[in-house]
Amino acid sequence: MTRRRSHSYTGGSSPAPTASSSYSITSSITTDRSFPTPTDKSTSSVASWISGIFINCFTPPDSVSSKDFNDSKSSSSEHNRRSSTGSTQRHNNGNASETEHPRFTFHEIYDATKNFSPSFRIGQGGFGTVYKVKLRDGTTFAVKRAKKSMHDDRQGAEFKSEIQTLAQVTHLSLVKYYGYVVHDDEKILIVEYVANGTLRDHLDCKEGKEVLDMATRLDIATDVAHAITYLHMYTQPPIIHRDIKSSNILLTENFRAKVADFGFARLAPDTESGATHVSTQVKGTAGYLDPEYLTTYQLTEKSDVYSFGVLLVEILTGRRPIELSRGQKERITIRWAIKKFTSGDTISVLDPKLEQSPANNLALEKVLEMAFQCLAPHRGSRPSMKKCSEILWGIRKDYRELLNTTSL
Ligand SMILES: Nc1ncnc2c1ncn2[C@@H]1O[C@H](COP(=O)(O)OP(=O)(O)OP(=O)(O)O)[C@@H](O)[C@H]1O
Repeated sequence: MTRRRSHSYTGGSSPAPTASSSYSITSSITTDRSFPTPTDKSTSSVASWISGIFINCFTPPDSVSSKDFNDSKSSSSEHNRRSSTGSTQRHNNGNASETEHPRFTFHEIYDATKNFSPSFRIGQGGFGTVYKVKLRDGTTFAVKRAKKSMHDDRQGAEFKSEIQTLAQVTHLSLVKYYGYVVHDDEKILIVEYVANGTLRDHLDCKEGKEVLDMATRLDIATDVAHAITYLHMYTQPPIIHRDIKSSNILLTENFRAKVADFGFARLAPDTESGATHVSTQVKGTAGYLDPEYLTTYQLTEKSDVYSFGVLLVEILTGRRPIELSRGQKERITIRWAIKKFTSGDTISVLDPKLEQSPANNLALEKVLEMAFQCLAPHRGSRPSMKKCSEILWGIRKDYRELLNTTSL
């Protein structure tokens, strides 16, 4: 059965400027003025260049699993901050000042999870294990405990990146940061608990989850677009998430989306000083990676736009970006979807869990059209996230109007 709900959506929260951060980019920033100026393609011109995308589309090697990419960032500064064995650093949200009254202590978290008992475990990722923690005052949080790895550098770098990013962002559609604790060799991050699982779980109808109807999928896509727009345009300096994917989108009980996992986030290039990209080693997840970033190591906000395009295709089709169990022609979902779209058979890519109705078909066509713009092989041809948000907003409006008309 498809889950339906009343449409009480009031739009994304107004992006608010945040305090500027003092940390700097460690990788080189270079200028590339020869690159074409980004232009937002009109929807009418999409068909003419879509076949080009198809040809140039990134095909990740089948053997590549998620997050097997190294980053040059060292965790030394994280280690340096740790004073001595047995010491604890506790930080609250926002300014993360050590002098503020600490809200979290290691022992409090240790007690609340009964020594990190599996019964409190809610997830496992590349960074470590996630626990649901209810403190004595009744408040509930998600606690991310970093793996104690032989190669601690990656965890240290991810931990530091996540803290630095989370501490400076506030948006309804981003997971809220509450603080962190470093205790001996433990690194713990405390963030908002988001109760309803990941978008991927819902697309899979995991553990009896109901099918997300098209209206909810459009709301989720719009929430995510707002969150990324905020990161790109309303934080100072701007932030590139670098790991937009369905398992990093958490859903609330009201099916509002929150973007999580800032372990790979980086500061965007300082365009005011003429920089057009940050040069950095590639990080991200196979299937969502911008092919231009993959080949040039040049990172810009448009890499998030590309991943968002992959996410949109995933939301519409229900398929994962790479489906190894399928035949060769259907293995890379965006390739398959683009081919169907260009051959005039768009309807066949709609998630079979959704009914084919005039409103669903319209939404499919329009969102797919935009997704393919996001998936342009060259970043200069991709729309900005702000443009994506605006287009999605319009599609949702048309969808609802059509739904109301056809259900009369
Ligand atoms: N704030 C949260 N609230 C509720 N559940 C969460 C929260 N954060 C993470 N989870 C759960 O824990 C799982 C692992 O999350 P985590 O962010 O650690 O993944 P990750 O390390 O980024 O994984 P990957 O390396 O595959 O990207 C998620 O899939 C989700 O089910």
